[in-house]
Amino acid sequence: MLENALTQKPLSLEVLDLEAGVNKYFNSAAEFLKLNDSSKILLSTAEKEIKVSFPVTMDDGSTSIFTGYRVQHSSARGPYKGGIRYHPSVTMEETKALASLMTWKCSLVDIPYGGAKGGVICHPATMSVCELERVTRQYTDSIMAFIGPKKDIPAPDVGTNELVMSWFLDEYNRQSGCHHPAVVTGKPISIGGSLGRLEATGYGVAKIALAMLAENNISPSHATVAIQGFGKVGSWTAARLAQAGCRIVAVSDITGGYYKPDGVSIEKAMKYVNASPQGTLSGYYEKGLTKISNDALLGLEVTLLIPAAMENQITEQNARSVKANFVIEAANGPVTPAADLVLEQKGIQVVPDILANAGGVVVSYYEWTQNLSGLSLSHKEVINRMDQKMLQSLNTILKVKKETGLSLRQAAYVIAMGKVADAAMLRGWNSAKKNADNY
Ligand SMILES: NC(=O)c1ccc[n+]([C@@H]2O[C@H](COP(=O)([O-])OP(=O)(O)OC[C@H]3O[C@@H](n4cnc5c(N)ncnc54)[C@H](O)[C@@H]3O)[C@@H](O)[C@H]2O)c1
Repeated sequence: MLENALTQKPLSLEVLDLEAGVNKYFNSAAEFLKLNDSSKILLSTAEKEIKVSFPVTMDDGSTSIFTGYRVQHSSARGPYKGGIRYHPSVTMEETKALASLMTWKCSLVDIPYGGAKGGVICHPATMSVCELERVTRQYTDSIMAFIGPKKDIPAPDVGTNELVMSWFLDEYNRQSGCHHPAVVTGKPISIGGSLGRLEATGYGVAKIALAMLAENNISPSHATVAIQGFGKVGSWTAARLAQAGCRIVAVSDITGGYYKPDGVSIEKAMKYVNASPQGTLSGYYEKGLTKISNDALLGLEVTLLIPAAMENQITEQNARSVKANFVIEAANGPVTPAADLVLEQKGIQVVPDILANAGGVVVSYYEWTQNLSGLSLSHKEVINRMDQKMLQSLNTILKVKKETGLSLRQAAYVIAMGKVADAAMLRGWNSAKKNADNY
């Protein structure tokens, strides 16, 4: 099952600049915080940009050269933390943008990490499991000097999973000659993973979505939901929302959308995906279900629209047809800045990625602390603690939004960047303090 999830076909992505989007949000929060130019440069520049190339022997005996990246954006608040992506569209620019999102995310939810991101340009769908293992081991060797349990701690992202983390851990331990379970998170439970990590990101997305419903006096039983992406994040988001009584009218993956007005059975759909050779919904059927396009899913009249696939999915063009009350960004950067404006003008509230999908890194933090302390938490403790952190962070954002009139995203960036600016100043990296003292 782990192997199947690695071999899904990748997206053909619209070419849109995630880095430009993240910079735009950064600049607007920097202006609000009245950061001076040197602080802006300090906070927006990655501390390290690592590019590696390494040879891998393929199953047919040939040798392929792969390119990988690790960007370490900020260590002002703690060791670098961020996932590893295996996808043909991985670039240095995308990795930089995703690394800075990790810095703001960890700061927003108040966990003592900085931000990083890594990736390898590869096409998991066309590779065997043995080839993926060799790529992972070679990539680990190539960035070995830059990572470590108190230095930089990777985790899974698109195209990687628990199995990839196991190989990463094993290779790191072999090369270092010591057992260091805290060097990666998102590991299988049997080798030091945390209970609850698998479902954490999706559960966190669902917790925030349910809190937004409560904030707006909408009962879950009156809420309809459409979810784009049915991988690690989308499927667990769907499972928790369905359990809370919401009606999931549509889900989708790379094979298209699956629409059922009286509610898709998430339990059946998850079982189907787990058993399918490609790890997709292709061929999934239940009575009353029809196939729709991914674009049609984004335009459904629903209470909650949850993009949980990849970046740049809601663009200026298709944002005009979004009819949801709320968009909850489960993926990183799924709404372009131009689309964000369109949604705002339409009165649609967008919960930003740096809050909505932070449950994963919060539970990664619990996994790391368990590895370092040797103590373990129960599933219930992990999920309760994560829920509490997510709600505290949402409440802080709502408070700042109310006080300032900023959007949820702007408020989230202001809070997150303010804390990183303070840490950098206290460490003597920059004498220029931000001027908006309350944030
Ligand atoms: N895994 C985590 O813990 C985590 C944490 C925070 C953020 N994220 C972000 O969440 C997003 C999803 O990550 P994941 O870990 O679930 O990845 P995944 O590889 O497990 O799943 C991705 C899903 O999206 C689907 N998909 C791809 N292209 C699509 C398209 N055009 N239309 C509809 N569906 C499409 C795939 O078929 C798959 O179902 C990414 O943006 C990732 O960076 C993940």
